[in-house]
Amino acid sequence: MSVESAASPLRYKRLAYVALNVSDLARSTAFYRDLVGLSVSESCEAFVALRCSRDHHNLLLYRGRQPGIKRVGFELDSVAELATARRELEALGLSVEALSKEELKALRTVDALRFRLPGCGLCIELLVQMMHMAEPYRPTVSKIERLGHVVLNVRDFQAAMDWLCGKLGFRVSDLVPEFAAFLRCHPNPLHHSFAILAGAEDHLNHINFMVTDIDDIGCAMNRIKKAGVEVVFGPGRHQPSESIFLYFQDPDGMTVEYSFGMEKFPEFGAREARLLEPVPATLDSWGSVPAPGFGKTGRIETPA
Ligand SMILES: CC(C)C(=O)/C=C/C(C(=O)O)=C(/O)C(=O)O
Ligand SMILES: [Fe+2]
Repeated sequence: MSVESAASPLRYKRLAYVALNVSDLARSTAFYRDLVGLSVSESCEAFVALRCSRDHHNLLLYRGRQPGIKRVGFELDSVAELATARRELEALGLSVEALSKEELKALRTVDALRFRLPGCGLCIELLVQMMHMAEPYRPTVSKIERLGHVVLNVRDFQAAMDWLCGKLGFRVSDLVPEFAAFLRCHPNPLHHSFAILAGAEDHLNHINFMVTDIDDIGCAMNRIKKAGVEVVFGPGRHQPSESIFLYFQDPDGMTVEYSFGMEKFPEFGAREARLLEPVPATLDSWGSVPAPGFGKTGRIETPA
């Protein structure tokens, strides 16, 4: 089982946003605003934009018949990097979609392109410069530091690894052989901004928000339970990134994680990826057990 990543001209700044399809826009907006702690930047005909930073959006909610993930957006450093990325993706044989002027304007983004990850079909947007909002994000119920990561279950784990790490410039930070790969969007230092888990079907596993304080995890547990929302895993400590975590379900049953702490990697001279033992203690060294609903709900939107 290889943990090598190929050198790639694709260089990522960070995970910028995730777009979800939700069955009831008002209900999910209230959930992500009042219980998770994001603030609403804009509500328009097409979507509700929420943020946990100076960005116009870190989460977009779209009305959709089937709840799930619509796309994920990674920011690149510059228009020149985006042009390089476009050439590289086309050379890899991927179909690259340009966004219309209208959509770029609606998304408050200077430029972007989209392609689909072969296999599971996830729409990945590469974008340059999202509008920086005048007012800082003001934490409410939780001190959210950033949108942390997105995790998918994929049917063909090895094919997804070959694309992400062999062609698209992601680096393996840790690997649980044939089960989980924690991937950083190099040269971003975070242990993982994206991860894949082997599964019987392709689907969203969870989205993550990183918090600044361990108290945010403890307070969230009580707040979430009081609101009648199911905690589906944790609190606990993940061995891969060393984070303390809590997972719960959104109104459509999609899994959301708060986590505190994460290992960071330098661009050069980073440690090698570890092969982690596939046992429950790797996932939680405190010994909690995922509930049946953990990471089960969330269709990956693909073209009709
Ligand atoms: C429950 C999953 C498989 C797990 O082990 C998660 C580990 C981490 C981590 O080390 O931070 C995650 O955040 C995760 O992918 O949920
Ligand atoms: Fe996670």
